[in-house]
Amino acid sequence: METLFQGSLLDWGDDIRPGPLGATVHRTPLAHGAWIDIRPAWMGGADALFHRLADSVPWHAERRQMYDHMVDVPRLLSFYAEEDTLPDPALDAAKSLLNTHYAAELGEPFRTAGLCLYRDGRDSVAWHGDRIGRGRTEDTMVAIISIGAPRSLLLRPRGGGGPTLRHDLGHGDLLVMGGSCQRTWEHAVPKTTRAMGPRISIQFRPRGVR
Ligand SMILES: O=C(O)CCC(=O)C(=O)O
Ligand SMILES: [Fe+2]
Repeated sequence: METLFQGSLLDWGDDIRPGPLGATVHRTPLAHGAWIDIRPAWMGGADALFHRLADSVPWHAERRQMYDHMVDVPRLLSFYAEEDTLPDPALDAAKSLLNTHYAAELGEPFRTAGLCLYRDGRDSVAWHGDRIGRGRTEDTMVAIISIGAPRSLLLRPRGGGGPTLRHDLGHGDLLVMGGSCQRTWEHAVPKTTRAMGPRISIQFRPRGVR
């Protein structure tokens, strides 16, 4: 697939791997028992990883039922179930570091990887919580690596009653939504009219969570 991502000038290494976590992870508690962790520029070699994934992942478009008609999902998708081989060893390394860092708190490993390709500013994800599986009734975590063009991830309390929070996710950043975030908050990546290159989002989730 043709992608026109202009890589950063500072990230010319081909050494594609995540950095350490530990004290580099910054936690922000949200209301209702939710929190988010941010680790800026976690994925080293993010330019090279972007190009590898853009070229090698079997991206596909989906259509979903919306009330009584079918609509195009406004992004390309590829899902790696727990038994699937991930499309790049850097993702195995990322999953393994996340599993070490969050093991005690999460109580089970991250197992699946959902990949999304936002081709430009018209691609988006609407307000939702990842509420299939454990996230509907219990605390869980969803860990997201963002590479490519920076996009905003918005968060708001479910059912209203609070300000919308905005996190600008940059090239290589890690964001983890935890605690009650999937059931007490919603998240979205809104469309933007700004000229915007492509972005890839990699989401690691525990078994059954979607
Ligand atoms: O693009 C992102 O980072 C968020 C994607 C998302 O929320 C989802 O796939 O459930
Ligand atoms: Fe989500």
